[in-house]
Amino acid sequence: MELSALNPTKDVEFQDIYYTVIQRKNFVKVVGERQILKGVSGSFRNGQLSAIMGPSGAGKSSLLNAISGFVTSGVKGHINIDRKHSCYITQEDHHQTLLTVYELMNLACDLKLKRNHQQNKDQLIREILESLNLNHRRNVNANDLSGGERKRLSVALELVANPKIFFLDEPTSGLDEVTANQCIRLLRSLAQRGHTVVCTIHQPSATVFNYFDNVYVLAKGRCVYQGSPRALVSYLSHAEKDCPTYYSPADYIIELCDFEDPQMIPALSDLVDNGKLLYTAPCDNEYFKNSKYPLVNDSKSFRQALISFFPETPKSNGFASILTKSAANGNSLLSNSKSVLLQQAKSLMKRLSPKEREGISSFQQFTVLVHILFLRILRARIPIIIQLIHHIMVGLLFGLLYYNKGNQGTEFFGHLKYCISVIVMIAYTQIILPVITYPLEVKIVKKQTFNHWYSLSNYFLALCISRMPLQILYNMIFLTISYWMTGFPAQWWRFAIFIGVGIMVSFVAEGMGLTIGAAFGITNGSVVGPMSIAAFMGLAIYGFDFAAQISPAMDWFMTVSFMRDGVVALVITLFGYGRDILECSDIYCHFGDPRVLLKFLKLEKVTVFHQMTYLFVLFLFFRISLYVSLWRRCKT
Ligand SMILES: Nc1ncnc2c1ncn2[C@@H]1O[C@H](COP(=O)(O)OP(=O)(O)OP(=O)(O)O)[C@@H](O)[C@H]1O
Repeated sequence: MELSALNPTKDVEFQDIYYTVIQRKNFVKVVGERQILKGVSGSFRNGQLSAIMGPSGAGKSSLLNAISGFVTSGVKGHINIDRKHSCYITQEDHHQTLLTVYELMNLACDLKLKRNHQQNKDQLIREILESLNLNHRRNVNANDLSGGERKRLSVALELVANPKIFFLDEPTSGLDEVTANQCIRLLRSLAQRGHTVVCTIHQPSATVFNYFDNVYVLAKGRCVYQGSPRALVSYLSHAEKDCPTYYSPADYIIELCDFEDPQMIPALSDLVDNGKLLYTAPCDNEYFKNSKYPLVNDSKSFRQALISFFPETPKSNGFASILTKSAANGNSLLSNSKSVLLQQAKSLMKRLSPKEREGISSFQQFTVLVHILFLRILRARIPIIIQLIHHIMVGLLFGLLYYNKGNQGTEFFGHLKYCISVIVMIAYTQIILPVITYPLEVKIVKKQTFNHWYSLSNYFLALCISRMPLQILYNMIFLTISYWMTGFPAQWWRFAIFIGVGIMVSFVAEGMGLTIGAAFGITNGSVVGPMSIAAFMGLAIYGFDFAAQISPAMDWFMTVSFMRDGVVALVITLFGYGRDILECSDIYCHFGDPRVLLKFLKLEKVTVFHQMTYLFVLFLFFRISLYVSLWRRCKT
């Protein structure tokens, strides 16, 4: 541990990385390709805080995504990295909603630590939270944290598994200068514990710039500098672009790349061989032992940076207080504080040795996920109440609209409209909700599966199971109210099939909504969702008045509409299976005999079993589509 911190070795190496994206016109027509990264190389070492910086649009996030493996499609080149022991912290700090800091940490421990090491869990959580000065916020909902606290929580959650490498995309974006400084100091302390920390940053302030051990400057997809921040001034002189006195070299090189002549970027890129060379200052020589071309002799001291950690005073003793004490002791105690720090790091690392961090079993992962997903559903009190009221109100409305018409021979169209309305209500509710709410969740899933919290298949199963209980309950309430108020036969077996059909339709619709939410964002999804409902709805009501003339091919085609299958299943449930003749309050009721109605709709030979089979096939189809959509979002 000490050795790795003092003599950094390369943890991340990449060579000749190209990243190409396909350009489309009007989102459809392919009009060409755009090269975002142009054959860049480089390396990042353990024990160091490295920054990828450059002007906006230079390709910083693209490089971070490519080397971390967060994005794979369109990436070419050689990347050498221990993926299993790395983590990626995205720019947006999305955390599972409705959970407190402590619950999220608990979840991370449950998913990442073996069961027999769980007794240390509380102590570990406390130590990590204290070291990041978050312990006093442990009972706060993660969504109520400030921007800086959220960043620290993201780091804390990943620290549970103690990954060797941290990748962070723009960790300071949206933070004020003081909080940004704290954040970078925190990352620096992480690096000093032996981690490799690589982050992107747009244009660091002079203070922040000096906290980095290594900077990698990108411009238009090329590397224009790689090495110690202290060597940058000399490097610029070497390039015959002297940095003006009192000017931050970080700002200067970015301005050079942004405004100067078109030859500037290729010239600088050649000087650093597009990332294959590393520039260091003499004071960095020990640190950059393996550098190929130490060119510079800028001996500006950077001791201050090495001993200052985040300034907030932690609330209690432990790892954090030792960090703070070390920081407070100043330069004279630099080596001493480092060794105390490393001792503490060692003990934390020991607690988190790889053996202890080996993944929990698949089944345990699944149960933890079901528990947490279900807990989150239950925590969403207001949505629960709104949905409950919605189902009761619509049940009552349908009950009133079709009050006691269930046994009226004159109400043929009323019966059909009732069945269609029930299916539309279930389908619409179950599709639209996930289309709007699920895309955000997909981002969290992508981050967490990438960071080895759980496998996608376990998450997928847990997702499907956890949403079922409330869904069944809501539909039962709605269907029960409307069935009994409408006055359909008081036969429990018929009522049970009616409920079963409604719930099955609801599962299919939810699968479709989740698939749309996972495959498209909120914007596209909110167009695709209603459009799909309209198509399925069209097929659901097509041809009831001329069923006898519908061709067998069309009959088959209509089965792809789960709404049609649902409507047909409800009609058969309500009017088939030897239902008695309906009451007739008129001189003649053509559809008084339910068999006439079934014959008119060409349903005499169709059974609920047939329709449920179609629904089941569609259920599987949408669940597989959901899995594939999630897989595509998470793996590419
Ligand atoms: N999937 C993509 N499709 C099309 N263009 C893309 C894609 N990904 C990145 N780009 C483009 O590549 C360029 C570099 O993007 P990237 O996000 O890596 O830049 P950046 O340096 O991180 O910028 P910023 O500091 O503004 O976040 C941008 O012009 C961006 O529009």
